Amino acid sequence: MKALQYLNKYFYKYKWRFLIGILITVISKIIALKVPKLVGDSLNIVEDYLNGITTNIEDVKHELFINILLIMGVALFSGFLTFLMRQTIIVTSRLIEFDLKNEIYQQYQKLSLNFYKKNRTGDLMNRISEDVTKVRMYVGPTVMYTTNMVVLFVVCFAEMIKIDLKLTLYTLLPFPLLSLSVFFLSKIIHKRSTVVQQNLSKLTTFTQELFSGIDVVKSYGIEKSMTMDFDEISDDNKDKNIHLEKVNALFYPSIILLIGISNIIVIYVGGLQYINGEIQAGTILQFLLYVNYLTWPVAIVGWVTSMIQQADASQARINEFLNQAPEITNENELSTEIFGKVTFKDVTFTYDDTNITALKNINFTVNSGETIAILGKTGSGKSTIIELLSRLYDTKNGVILLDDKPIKEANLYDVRSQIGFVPQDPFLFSDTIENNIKFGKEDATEQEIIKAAKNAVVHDNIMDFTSGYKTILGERGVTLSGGQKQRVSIARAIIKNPKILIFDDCLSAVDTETEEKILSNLEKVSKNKTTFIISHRISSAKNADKIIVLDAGEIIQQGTHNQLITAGGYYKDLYEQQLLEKEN
Ligand SMILES: Nc1ncnc2c1ncn2[C@@H]1O[C@H](COP(=O)(O)OP(=O)(O)OP(=O)(O)O)[C@@H](O)[C@H]1O
Repeated sequence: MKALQYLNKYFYKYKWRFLIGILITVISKIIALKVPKLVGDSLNIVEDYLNGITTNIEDVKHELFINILLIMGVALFSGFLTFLMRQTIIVTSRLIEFDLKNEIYQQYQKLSLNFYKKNRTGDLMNRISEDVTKVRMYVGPTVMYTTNMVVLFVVCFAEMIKIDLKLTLYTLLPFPLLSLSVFFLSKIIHKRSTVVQQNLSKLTTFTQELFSGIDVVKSYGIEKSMTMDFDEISDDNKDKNIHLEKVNALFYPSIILLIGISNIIVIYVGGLQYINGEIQAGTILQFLLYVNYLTWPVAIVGWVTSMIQQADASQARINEFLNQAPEITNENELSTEIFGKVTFKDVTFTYDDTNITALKNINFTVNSGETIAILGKTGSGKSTIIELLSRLYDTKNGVILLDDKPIKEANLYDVRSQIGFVPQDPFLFSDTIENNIKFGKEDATEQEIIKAAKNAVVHDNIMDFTSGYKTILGERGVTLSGGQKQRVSIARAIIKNPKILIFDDCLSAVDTETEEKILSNLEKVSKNKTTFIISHRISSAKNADKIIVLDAGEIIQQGTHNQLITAGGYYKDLYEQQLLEKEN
């Protein structure tokens, strides 16, 4: 139950709605519980007539008629109140569900890239959907049914005690047994429902990854083995659910049995009292009705307990993420003007999940408006430099200066807003091409979009599509080629007009002719912008103001194209090799 305490702030936020809902529930149950009394009274009226205590049949008929009208009125009115009760409590639970989903979503946004690397998408999705649904069942139906149950118990027992204390005590005999079984079974339910939720996450993650990588699955023809893996997880999931249901199923028969025993006690003990002339037949009927009124709330004890246990398990899973402090935080609320000078000073960086030291003692400076090219073999640490500059990770060793001040002291959002990043493997949303480009600048005009696309040399390709810029991409639409994707992504970065442009090996999927065109356009676009070009190709790097060559996380060469050619070494070898490839 500890985890659910997190929701107290929401109960407090919506306290008035809850209080009104609970008040309506109380009134509706108090009114509904007038029915047994009216039924009992009606039987007593008939009994009194049969025993000759009352003689006027017209009076008896009149009283019975009034009682019938009252029973109908009470039923209708309490029905209306039940409707109002659902309108308040269930609607409030939907509001809390909305708030909680937003809170989780915002937390997801704040958490760093490392968090996403450590957690699987399916699991993240499950916590924001399945787990929140379980929690909603707690704040809505569970609150409603618990109030119902408590009111029914209090009112029924108060009425029963008022009628006959001895009979009430006899009726209560099976209840301690009932409480004990609820206590033990609910403990088991809690354990088993936690396992069920974890298993469901596994299943969602597997399915989500399978759908994302469906092209690989199909091209390798491994549908069968994937289906077998799915069956295995799904089977396990089914077994865990059956395991849980077995305990859930034990609740109802035991409750019905205990209530049945109460009924027998009422008939037996009440019958003896009737024979002794202590009570009337109508009173026994009234008592029986109360006991049966209690069947439903007692039966729901199981459901409520299981719901609370499941919600607690789900909220604990949600809290695990909500309580995680983001690794990357903004330490400066004031806005920072960014000019674009970047300095890496003795930067060493180790990824904590793999313990790989991707960068070792890196030192370089790029002045505002300059272009720097970073070359190196795969895995040499090129992308890591960019990730540190975008503050997707923070360094512990060495310092990165932005405009001569530690980058951590600058406003994080200003830094990111002034970086136009084209990643190695660009991601485009399932939206129109236009919106994918506008992602870099929401209020961009049509002219700006076209200009950016022309600079990225993708305009002609876009115009070849029947719907042009309105072409939908992704799952339901057109699939772009790798090179087209890279160029749409370049247009997205250009349109942002940031102070720092980063191209992370983003020309790898275009031919050298298009690469030439893009580079010459970029030269115009990136005037006055600090530009990082990461590449395996000399053709992309040669015009940069500065070139650094990385090997196994270390800078092995640094200088301009001409300086590096004169110096010889890795850069010159690569240049000659690529020149040869071009000639052939
Ligand atoms: N998120 C990460 N977590 C752990 N290790 C990582 C992560 N990203 C990269 N690495 C490791 O850090 C090293 C440097 O990787 P990086 O991506 O910076 O190289 P790169 O030069 O950009 O390579 P490529 O040219 O293939 O893109 C590699 O050994 C890689 O396995």
